Amino acid sequence: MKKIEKVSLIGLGAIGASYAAKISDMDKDCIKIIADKDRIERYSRDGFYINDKLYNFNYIAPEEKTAPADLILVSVKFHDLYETIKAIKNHVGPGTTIVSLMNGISSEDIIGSEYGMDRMLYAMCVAIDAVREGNKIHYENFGQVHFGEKENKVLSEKAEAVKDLFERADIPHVVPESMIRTLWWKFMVNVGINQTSAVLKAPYGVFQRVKEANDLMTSAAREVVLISQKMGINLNEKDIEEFVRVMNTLSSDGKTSMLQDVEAGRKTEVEMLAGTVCELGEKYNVDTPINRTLFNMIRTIEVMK
Ligand SMILES: NC(=O)C1=CN([C@@H]2O[C@H](COP(=O)(O)OP(=O)(O)OC[C@H]3O[C@@H](n4cnc5c(N)ncnc54)[C@H](OP(=O)(O)O)[C@@H]3O)[C@@H](O)[C@H]2O)C=CC1
Ligand SMILES: CC(C)(CO)C(=O)C(=O)O
Repeated sequence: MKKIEKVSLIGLGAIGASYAAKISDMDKDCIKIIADKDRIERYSRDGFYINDKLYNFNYIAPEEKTAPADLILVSVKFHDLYETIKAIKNHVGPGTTIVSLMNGISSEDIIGSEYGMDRMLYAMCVAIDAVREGNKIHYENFGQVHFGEKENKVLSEKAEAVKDLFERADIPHVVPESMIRTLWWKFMVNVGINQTSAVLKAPYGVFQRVKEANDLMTSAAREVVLISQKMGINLNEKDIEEFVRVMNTLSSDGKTSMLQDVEAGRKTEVEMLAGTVCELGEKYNVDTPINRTLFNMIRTIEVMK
């Protein structure tokens, strides 16, 4: 196994900064952040405060030539993914593995179609309640990253190297048997909580206390369960129960990434969530009225800002 010594990360937001801080705490020079000139200027001037600790990361512009990274972590929002794919080009070499920490079921295939699926591992982060306000990121629960190949009965060399890095950096992690099922489970979670929290402007505590909010959240998620059954991924009621259990562990003041986007007047990931559910619903003949309504409401909120 080749040890991961050079990590490049793009997307220094709630998730990216939380993961970058862990790797930097292990070894500041192990990680470089890819960002354009304007971002580098802002980041270098203001620094990052992650759980109140100041971080000044090593920054590198996309056009700068550099030795290829052993691992690239991608943690941008979905609508920034295509631009990001171009920006990581100078960091990709023959031995580079790429891991997307993004939500959704398609970022791996999108990145892999440019750089080759053989260098991709699948991943998702769960149970982290990171909130970002400008250059300040705060979380109570770091949660874990689930990662691996599509199937992980045997640990591949790539997965083993990433596991070793996560161990050294004290990043809690799980390698599940099927990453495709795991990605779908997380997709179901985000379809359920991100969108309803954005419409209701509700932190996690509301879903923990108010039955009607919880019902709305799970009914949006059930449309994903139905589609998954038509596609042979077969999520079920137990997956909904696990979703509710995880939500109950999060800080009651914590907010989903989509609610944070709405509050900051930013574009949301609604196309990647409800948009995908409605498209797949049409393809597999599953009615998706709740996601259609959420899509229309969230698009309206975006336009009203
Ligand atoms: N927040 C959460 O709790 C969780 C989020 N996720 C998922 O993780 C992904 C990231 O979410 P989150 O961290 O909340 O998002 P944020 O909006 O907090 O962070 C995204 C970051 O990407 C940066 N960025 C965008 N475009 C570029 C670019 N071209 N070059 C360099 N940097 C760029 C932005 O920079 P700038 O701010 O300078 O514009 C921003 O800091 C999403 O898919 C989300 O769904 C998954 C689990 C939990
Ligand atoms: C599951 C949840 C809601 C928090 O980890 C998330 O993925 C997000 O905020 O995007």
